[in-house]
Amino acid sequence: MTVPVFVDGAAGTTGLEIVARLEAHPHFEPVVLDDARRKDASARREALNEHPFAVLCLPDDAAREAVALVDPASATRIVDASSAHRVADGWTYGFPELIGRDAIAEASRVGNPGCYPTGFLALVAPLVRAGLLPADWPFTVNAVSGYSGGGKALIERFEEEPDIAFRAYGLDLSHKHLPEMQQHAGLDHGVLFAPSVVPAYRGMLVEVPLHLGAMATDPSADALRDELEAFYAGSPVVSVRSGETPAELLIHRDPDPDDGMAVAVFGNAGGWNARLVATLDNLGKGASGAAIQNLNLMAGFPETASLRLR
Ligand SMILES: NC(=O)C1=CN([C@@H]2O[C@H](COP(=O)(O)OP(=O)(O)OC[C@H]3O[C@@H](n4cnc5c(N)ncnc54)[C@H](OP(=O)(O)O)[C@@H]3O)[C@@H](O)[C@H]2O)C=CC1
Ligand SMILES: CC(=O)N[C@@H](CCC(=O)OP(=O)(O)O)C(=O)O
Repeated sequence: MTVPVFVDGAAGTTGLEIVARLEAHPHFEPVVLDDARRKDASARREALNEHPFAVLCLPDDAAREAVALVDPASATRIVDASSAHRVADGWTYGFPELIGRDAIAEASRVGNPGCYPTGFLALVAPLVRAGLLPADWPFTVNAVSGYSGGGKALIERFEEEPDIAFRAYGLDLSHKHLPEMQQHAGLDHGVLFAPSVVPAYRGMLVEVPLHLGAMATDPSADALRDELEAFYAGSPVVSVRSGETPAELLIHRDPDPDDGMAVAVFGNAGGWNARLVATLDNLGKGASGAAIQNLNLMAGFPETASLRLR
C-alpha cells in the first residue's frame, strides 16, 4: 500500500519534479488536482485535509493561504517548499544534515530550505558550530544559479531573451534568503549576498570566500575540510570533495537532475585565503530532492528512496 502525498502547486517547476519523484517512489504516490480545480480553494482545502502528507510548491502568499486552509485538528503533515515558513515559529527547518534526522522525522510542519541557503549553510553552519569560523564574521556569499531557480516566470524570460548571458540581481541587498542564512548558521550579522543567473536550466554554485588569516580563530583550509568531512561522513546526499584541487568547476547547460550536493574547501599556498564552494541542483537538493528526502524521513522510509543521486 502506498502513502498519498498531496502536491499543491503540482503544475509549477518544483511541483512537477516532486510529482516525478513521487511517481517513481516505492512507498508514496502523488495526489494532484486537475487543471480546472488546482487553484480552487475548496478543492485544495479538501485535499490538504484528507491526506497524511502535503507538499506546498507555491509562491509564498499561496503557501500561507494553504496552511490556513488546513484544519488545526487535521493530521496532515506539511512540507512547504516556499520561503514562507523557513524561520517561522512552530516550523522545523528541513535540512536534516544540520537540524537532525530525528527532528525532521517527528515534525508535522517542515520548511524546506531555499536553494542558495542550502549551499551556504552546508558550508558555513558546521564550521561555525565547531568554532572554526567566528559567528561574528561578516560573511559574503557569491552564487550563480540556473534559470529554473526563478520558476516559470524566469524560465519563460530566459527562453524569450536568449541573448542574456549573465544576470546579476539582488542588488538592493534584501534578498528573501537572508534571514534563513543568518538564523540557521547562527551568525551575529546578516550575510552580504550576491546572487546571479546564467543561461543554464538547472544547477548552481554557491561560494563563500574567506580571509582565514584575518580571523581570530585563524583556521587552516585543511582544518575546515577535515571538519566538513567528519560532519558529512556517512551522508548519502552530501559529499566533500577531497584530493587535488580541480582546475575548474563547471555548470553544464542541460544536466540530468541531481539530488546530491558536493562541498569543497580550496585554500591558497600561504594559508591566508580559502574559497568554500558548494555545487548542487537548485531543483534537486535545492528544492524537490530535499522535499522528498524530508518526506522519507517523516514517513520512516529510507532517506534516499526515489532520490536522483548521481
Ligand atoms: N525553482 C526553484 O529552483 C526553487 C523554488 N522554490 C520555491 O518553490 C515554490 C514554487 O516555485 P516554482 O515551482 O519555482 O514556481 P513556479 O512559478 O514554477 O510554480 C508555482 C506554481 O504555483 C501555482 N500557483 C500559484 N498560486 C496558486 C494558488 N493560489 N493555488 C494553487 N496553485 C497556485 C502556479 O500556477 P500557474 O502555473 O497558473 O502559474 C504554478 O504552477 C516557490 O515558493 C519557490 O520560491 C524553492 C527552492 C528552489
Ligand atoms: C534564480 C532565482 O531567481 N532564484 C530564486 C530562489 C530560488 C529558491 O531557492 O527558491 P525560494 O524562492 O523558495 O527560496 C530567487 O533568487 O528568488
